[in-house]
Amino acid sequence: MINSSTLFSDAKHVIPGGVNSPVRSFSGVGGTPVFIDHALGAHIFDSTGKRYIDYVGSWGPMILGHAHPDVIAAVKAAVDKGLSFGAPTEIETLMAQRICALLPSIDLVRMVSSGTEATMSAIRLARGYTGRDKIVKFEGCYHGHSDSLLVKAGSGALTLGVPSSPGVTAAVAENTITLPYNDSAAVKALFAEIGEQIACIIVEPVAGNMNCIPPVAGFLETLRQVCDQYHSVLIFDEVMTGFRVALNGAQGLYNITPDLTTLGKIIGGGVPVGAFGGRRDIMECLAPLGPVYQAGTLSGNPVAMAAGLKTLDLLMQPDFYPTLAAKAKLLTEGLKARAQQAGVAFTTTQVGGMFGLYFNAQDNMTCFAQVMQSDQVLFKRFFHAMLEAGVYLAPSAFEAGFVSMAHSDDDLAQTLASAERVFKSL
Ligand SMILES: Cc1ncc(COP(=O)(O)O)c(C=O)c1O
Ligand SMILES: N[C@H](C=O)CCC(=O)O
Repeated sequence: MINSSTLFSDAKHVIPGGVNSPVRSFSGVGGTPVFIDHALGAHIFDSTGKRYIDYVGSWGPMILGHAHPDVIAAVKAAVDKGLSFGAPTEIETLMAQRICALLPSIDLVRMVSSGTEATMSAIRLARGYTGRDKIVKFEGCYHGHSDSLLVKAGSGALTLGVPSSPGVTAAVAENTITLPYNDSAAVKALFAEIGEQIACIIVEPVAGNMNCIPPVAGFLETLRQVCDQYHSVLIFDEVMTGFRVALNGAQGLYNITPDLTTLGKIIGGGVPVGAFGGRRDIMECLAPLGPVYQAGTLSGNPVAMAAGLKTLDLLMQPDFYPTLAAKAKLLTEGLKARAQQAGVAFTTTQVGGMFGLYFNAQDNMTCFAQVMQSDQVLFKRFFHAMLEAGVYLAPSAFEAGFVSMAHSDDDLAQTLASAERVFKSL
């Protein structure tokens, strides 16, 4: 049995920072990342066999819980037929049909291999379609790590204190305009000034990469209205929220129709995947129909399609989303009540199966500036004490948490009992 410290030290000799994605490194909380050996249902197990109740869920995809037997069986059946063909397969059409049926804003959809590819391609498409260069994103939103989107970004970029990364040229960054999230007045003012130059707005319709910030009433409506008025493309980045906050995504939950949608995470069931899709006239600008180029050796990979399609089958069961949301609500309200009893300034947010935790006296979290005022030192102490107690939360104050359908009443009760002790000890 090799412990995480030894595994981390070995990893650091051959992998930058010992990890293949920065937020895993525990830089945001200090200490040694937990190395995972295997997972089942709501639980992950480290290399020494210690069990944790998992609220990261591989950063969102594991909505059914880990190693769901039906998903594993679908993957095994796909693997038996071969891993990749670089030629069309029927299951890609089945996946596209399913996505189009569940998200009516999508007429045509293209599969890719990550959320980063999905957003990067959607931006290129919006620029090609409109013939304009400028794009608008929001402070603290993260859309993957392509150059034009790594400006005032959230997630690991924020955790490491480099929201605008070196290596992104000034020329690229210049065309990315960043506004405060949930600030409709700022959006209207910008469009009144230069709306005709703006190719698109890209937004996380629930921001999940600066912790978890729901949209305030009217914000998404304003985005739709200015895009209509100035013929800009409205892109909902639903890589995280798609099939997470509701069966028809944040667009269904808030009843706003975007022009393009990006997806990832859940539609791969834990296997690398991404997708972007939307209005037919825009999507028809893509190669081979149109001039905007986009491609991928492993795009539409049959193993990813099998895992994703089976996951989508299972989350279409009646009462799936109300049950998932009830679990997340029980958790967040329970945490809040226990913090209050212990006299700790703490609040939570929750939309469907995703949630946010803040050591902050304000009760209504709506923007990046508020998130930054939260007590990060207290968060780190809470994180480590919960980890010690066998509860695995996101190792950063700037990431949303996720519950899965596999989280049982017992898991939630154990989590709250641990939190009660930890809040009292802070
Ligand atoms: C909203 C959002 N968009 C895009 C991405 C990028 O996806 P990926 O990590 O699969 O490249 C992520 C997560 O990383 C995300 O949360
Ligand atoms: N917040 C990111 C995705 O949603 C976390 C995943 C990563 O960057 O490793």
